[in-house]
Amino acid sequence: MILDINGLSFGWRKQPVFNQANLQLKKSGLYGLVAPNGSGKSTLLNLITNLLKPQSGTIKIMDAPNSTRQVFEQVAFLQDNSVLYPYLTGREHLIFVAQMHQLPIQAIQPVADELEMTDYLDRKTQKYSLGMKQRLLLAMALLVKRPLMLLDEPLNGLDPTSLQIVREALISTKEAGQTALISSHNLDELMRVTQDVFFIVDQHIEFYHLDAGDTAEARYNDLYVKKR
Ligand SMILES: Nc1ncnc2c1ncn2[C@@H]1O[C@H](COP(=O)(O)OP(=O)(O)OP(=O)(O)O)[C@@H](O)[C@H]1O
Repeated sequence: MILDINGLSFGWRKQPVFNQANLQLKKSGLYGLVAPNGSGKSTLLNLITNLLKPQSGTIKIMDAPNSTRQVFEQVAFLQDNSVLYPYLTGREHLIFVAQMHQLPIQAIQPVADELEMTDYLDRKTQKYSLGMKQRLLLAMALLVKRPLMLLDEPLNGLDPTSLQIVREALISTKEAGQTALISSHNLDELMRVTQDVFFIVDQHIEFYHLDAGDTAEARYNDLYVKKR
């Protein structure tokens, strides 16, 4: 099993976020993670990566508890752009990641080319637009070629051209046998890369395989909008 979450409960001091939630990811590929603002998408990714500890329940990555350090050799995590250093260039970020993971420096250029970042790779990230930062973050996650990628809103702030570039990059990770859990509010775009979507509903996680005629938007309206 790639990812196995069982009986997960977690809450902040005054606010429950998950109550006995389960998520099973058996087959490699691309999966969406969808829920309204504040429902727990980022919290879930932080729980999976052991940055937050559950109040109860277990989380296993590749059949090992996520408290074992070695499991993170299997995982790449794209967090929000607050993790970028404003005074370093994109290339310096990628060199830093490559060195940390003992990858050859030559591994950087193909990823930069794939995400069409070459024009701005040598500029400091403080000069980057949101879309440029998003592409750099994705490049940092793709560079390490981990079997499991946890991507927190990688589609946020992308123009149509960048969306297409990112879409193609995500699809090629799937073809390479990698797995990505992709949180997003961009339901149309998400549906272009996957029909398999986890929704956070009432502190639980529900899985839907969206067949023809069942769009993420229709499912979203069903799950959240009608209830308001
Ligand atoms: N550090 C924190 N302390 C207290 N409560 C928090 C903290 N971080 C998040 N929360 C609360 O936990 C809930 C889930 O937040 P989370 O950021 O996981 O949601 P999200 O689904 O990622 O939201 P968004 O779509 O807006 O990014 C929210 O109600 C939020 O207020």
